[in-house]
Amino acid sequence: MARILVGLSGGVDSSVAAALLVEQGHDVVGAYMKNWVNDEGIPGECPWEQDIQDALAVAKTTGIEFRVIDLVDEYRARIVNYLIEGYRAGYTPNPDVLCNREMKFGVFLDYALEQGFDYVATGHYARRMDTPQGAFILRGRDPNKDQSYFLSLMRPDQIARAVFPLGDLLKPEVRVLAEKYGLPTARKKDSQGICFIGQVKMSDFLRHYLPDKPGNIVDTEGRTLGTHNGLHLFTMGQRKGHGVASPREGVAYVVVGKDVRRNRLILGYEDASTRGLYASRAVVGGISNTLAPLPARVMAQPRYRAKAEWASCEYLEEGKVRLGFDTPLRALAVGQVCAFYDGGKLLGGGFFESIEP
Ligand SMILES: Nc1ncnc2c1ncn2[C@@H]1O[C@H](COP(=O)(O)OP(=O)(O)OP(=O)(O)O)[C@@H](O)[C@H]1O
Repeated sequence: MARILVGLSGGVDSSVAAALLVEQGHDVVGAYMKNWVNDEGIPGECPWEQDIQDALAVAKTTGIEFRVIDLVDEYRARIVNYLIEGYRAGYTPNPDVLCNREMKFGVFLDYALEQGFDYVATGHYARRMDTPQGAFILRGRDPNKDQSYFLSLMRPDQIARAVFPLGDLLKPEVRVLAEKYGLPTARKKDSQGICFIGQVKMSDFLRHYLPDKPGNIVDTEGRTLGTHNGLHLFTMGQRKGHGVASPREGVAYVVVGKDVRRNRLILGYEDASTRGLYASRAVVGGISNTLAPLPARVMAQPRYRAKAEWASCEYLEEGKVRLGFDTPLRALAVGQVCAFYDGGKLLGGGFFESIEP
């Protein structure tokens, strides 16, 4: 039996995680992290009050103590600022990945350890495996739900304190368990997108913090096609929303680059030969969490909903590698997290620092 603090988000996954730990006989306390409150009047709703009510109801049903932990200031400092500054600088931040290292297994874990807990549990679909070399993370058994990508920046000391009760389950099985335990969240819809933004649209959130910064839209030859309201409102590979019709029938215009210096959004054809759209090489830095150096051949996953692809991997310095992809990858973005795998085993992750054709 261990003392476990389970992160109760008010969603079905963490509810079932808590119920399973109770059934396994652990000493369990549930806690909701209050990360962000929409007190600045950004359009849209933030469902945190409802989420706390739901988390409390789950704690009651499972018979565990429930706490609300106010981490609004830490979240603002560690996640919201990173998000805003990232977009301001013209790269693509990953708040959901950082949230796990900095919040759930950062300040929340620190709180748990101070309070005498042995572990922090979450409803992530991932597995922890202990070996004589240390603990590491495996992909969750459900290939549709596997969330190990989001855990790829975690350090070994954090992984050693993490419990993922849902790792061996499929999502439909989790729903069945939620009904079986009579959890009030059994039929609650899955949450979408960024952990804290909730119902607030990312574009409204960014517009609130970053003023519009109009600039030109150009093609890969530098010819002006139109204007945009800010590079931060676009993502690499984006097809819609830039307002420029493709002159070639059946071949879309997509975002293939951001020229931050000149504040220009670059569009090109959705075509393998378009400069900037596909990358064969990339530098990934800020890798601090692997138990061992990455191997010379590694599988690299550049986004949550992407396949891991084979790449050669050469160290440039401690924590920084150059990748050479066997097959060029579409729409990579500086700032995005690249997770490294050996089959189902997560080896770590880092940030794309530069991307080359
Ligand atoms: N505000 C929060 N307070 C406490 N724990 C949280 C909070 N947000 C997320 N977590 C924990 O992190 C896990 C993964 O978070 P994510 O936002 O990806 O949720 P999810 O996959 O929608 O799961 P859930 O159905 O539990 O909300 C959750 O299962 C939960 O254990």
